[in-house]
Amino acid sequence: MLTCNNLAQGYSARTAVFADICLSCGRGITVLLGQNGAGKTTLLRTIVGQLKPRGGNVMLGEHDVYDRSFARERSRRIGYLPQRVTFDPRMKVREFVGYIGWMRSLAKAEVARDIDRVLSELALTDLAEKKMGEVSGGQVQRAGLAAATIGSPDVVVLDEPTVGLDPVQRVEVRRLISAGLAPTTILSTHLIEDVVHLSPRVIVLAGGEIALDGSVADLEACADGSLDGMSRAESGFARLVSQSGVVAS
Ligand SMILES: Nc1ncnc2c1ncn2[C@@H]1O[C@H](COP(=O)(O)OP(=O)(O)OP(=O)(O)O)[C@@H](O)[C@H]1O
Repeated sequence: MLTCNNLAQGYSARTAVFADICLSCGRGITVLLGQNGAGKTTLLRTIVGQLKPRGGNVMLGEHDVYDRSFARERSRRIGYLPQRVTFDPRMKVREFVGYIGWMRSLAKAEVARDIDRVLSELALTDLAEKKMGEVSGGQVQRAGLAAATIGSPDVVVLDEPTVGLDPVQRVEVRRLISAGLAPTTILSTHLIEDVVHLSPRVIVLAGGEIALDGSVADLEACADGSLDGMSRAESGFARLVSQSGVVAS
């Protein structure tokens, strides 16, 4: 179980991105929605241990994610796909996945044991010897997912994993996420398709607060009609849906 307790975060002393987020994520897929600038990336980076919270804490089970003595275990147990995967284009796909695994504190022997499994699960076996600079955007994204899941972490955190992909690649990445990359998956998106097809728990971040924590049906109930129709009446609930920042893709 990953839990955020009274989490506060901001980039400058005067402004807060959020001030009191309480959230628990257990097994399954949680999708984080919110307009541009709502704080999704900030929250995800705080969860994975990249941005020390200004207040409150993030717990993975019994452990504070920012406890220095937990740092190694944290990076093994939480996999992260950032919004933009950065890589050395000369690196081969297999080297990239192994390198990130090593960065995530996996021993070389563990990387060696698990790398063929993740490459196969992410349909990268045939591309393993290709250079990162020579594969498509969707394949880079799959390599990023492989790097986030090598070593079988308890939690994977994916920042807009379907962005920039063509429709076929989006379906494929969604299929991989649905199949269960890790016991707990937390991801952000702007795409209705992702929300509808992954059928996750939905959290809407707006105004620095959790404006909705519920199911896709709850989100739909906030709209005047179905999400596919995207009809939005001028009601408080409809405003909530617009705050979610979801768009048809
Ligand atoms: N490195 C940074 N330094 C200063 N301010 C930042 C930084 N990163 C984000 N912000 C600000 O924090 C707020 C939240 O940004 P964040 O990127 O978390 O939002 P988001 O919901 O992920 O947006 P998007 O949907 O566009 O990716 C925004 O006002 C943004 O300008």
